[in-house]
Amino acid sequence: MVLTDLYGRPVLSLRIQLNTTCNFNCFFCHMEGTEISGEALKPEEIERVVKIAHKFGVNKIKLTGGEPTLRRDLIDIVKRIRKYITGNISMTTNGVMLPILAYELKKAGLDRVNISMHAFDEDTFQAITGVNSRDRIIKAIDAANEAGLTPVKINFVVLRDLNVDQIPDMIELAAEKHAILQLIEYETTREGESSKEYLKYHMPLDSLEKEIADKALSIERNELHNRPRYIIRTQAGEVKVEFVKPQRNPDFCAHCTRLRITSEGEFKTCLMRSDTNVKFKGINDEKTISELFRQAVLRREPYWRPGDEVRQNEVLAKSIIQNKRK
Ligand SMILES: Nc1nc2c(ncn2[C@@H]2O[C@H](COP(=O)(O)OP(=O)(O)OP(=O)(O)O)[C@@H](O)[C@H]2O)c(=O)[nH]1
Ligand SMILES: C[S@@+](CC[C@H](N)C(=O)[O-])C[C@H]1O[C@@H](n2cnc3c(N)ncnc32)[C@H](O)[C@@H]1O
Ligand code: SF4
Ligand code: SF4
Repeated sequence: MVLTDLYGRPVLSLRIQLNTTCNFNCFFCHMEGTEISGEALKPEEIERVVKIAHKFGVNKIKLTGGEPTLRRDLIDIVKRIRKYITGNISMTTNGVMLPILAYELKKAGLDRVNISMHAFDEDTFQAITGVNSRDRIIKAIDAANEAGLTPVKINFVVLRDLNVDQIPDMIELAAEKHAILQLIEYETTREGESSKEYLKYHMPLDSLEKEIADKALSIERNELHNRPRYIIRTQAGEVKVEFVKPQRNPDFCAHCTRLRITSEGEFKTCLMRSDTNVKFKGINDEKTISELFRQAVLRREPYWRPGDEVRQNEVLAKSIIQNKRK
């Protein structure tokens, strides 16, 4: 039985944060809307909550972090999840460990990966992530393809004056590697829309989307968030370019079918807020966790709603005041 929230949105998938540690230092990182936390959920705790979610109709899992591949027990976690989930299990990763892990992950039951690569050239890659690993990420894409973790999605957060000029190269790269390129709008972190980096690097993706749409052979939709995916022709063949435009976008939130789990063991109802989290860490009884799962679903609200301009401005004003106080 699928659970639906008070806004008519079914909960179909779980986005599980496996840790809050990382070997990169991307300056824009939202860390899935969480604080750096201590002890992460154990494999058996993850298995239990997936089993319960599956009873409520969840059949799709996204693994994230921090950097999920830094968990030494990652393979065990994937195997445990696969016991219940017959649908898609995917992982979002910075890719550094994939050349070593790709085959084992596939064997354990992982279906596909999203690999983050926010620059085509090494210097920009390093300026964004703090790490000199651009070539390693190309190897990661190859390793994922060879292992069958497909279709690979390449995640590219678009940053004004920093990497936007590299999008044509990224489109060609995605075509060569038979990957889907995701162009992602810079989302706010805890500091809100007035953070120094956000003000400097955020750019709306509408004009970029129009440019791509004008060239598109056809368009399809990712059901999740109703995101448009344009099929365009390149020198290397056809490629899909998906746009992720979450900021101030009621349509995106209206199609949000994910419940999140923090590495600390809470149900998190929305990327952008923590005040509605429901903690289940430390509880072993499946009946009680099931009840907490229901409560979390009922607490879900679309963050951006149609006709919500007044609230949107309040959110912006609040984040500016908070920032001025710092
Ligand atoms: N606001 C918001 N942003 C999200 C949500 N889910 C993913 N994102 C953002 O979308 C971008 C891509 O996320 P990924 O982890 O690659 O996963 P995905 O593309 O959402 O999922 P798949 O299409 O199933 O692979 C990241 O920048 C996320 O922060 C969400 O529910 N709300
Ligand atoms: C938080 S990361 C965790 C997984 C992994 N470490 C990685 O980078 O792929 C998940 C995704 O969110 C993206 N992301 C992080 N901060 C973001 C922000 N402020 N706006 C938009 N996307 C962001 C990352 O680029 C990555 O694709
Ligand atoms: S690799 Fe992922 S978790 Fe690590 S800093 Fe970058 S976005 Fe954040
Ligand atoms: S409600 Fe909107 S902002 Fe919150 S997680 Fe869903 S899509 Fe993201």
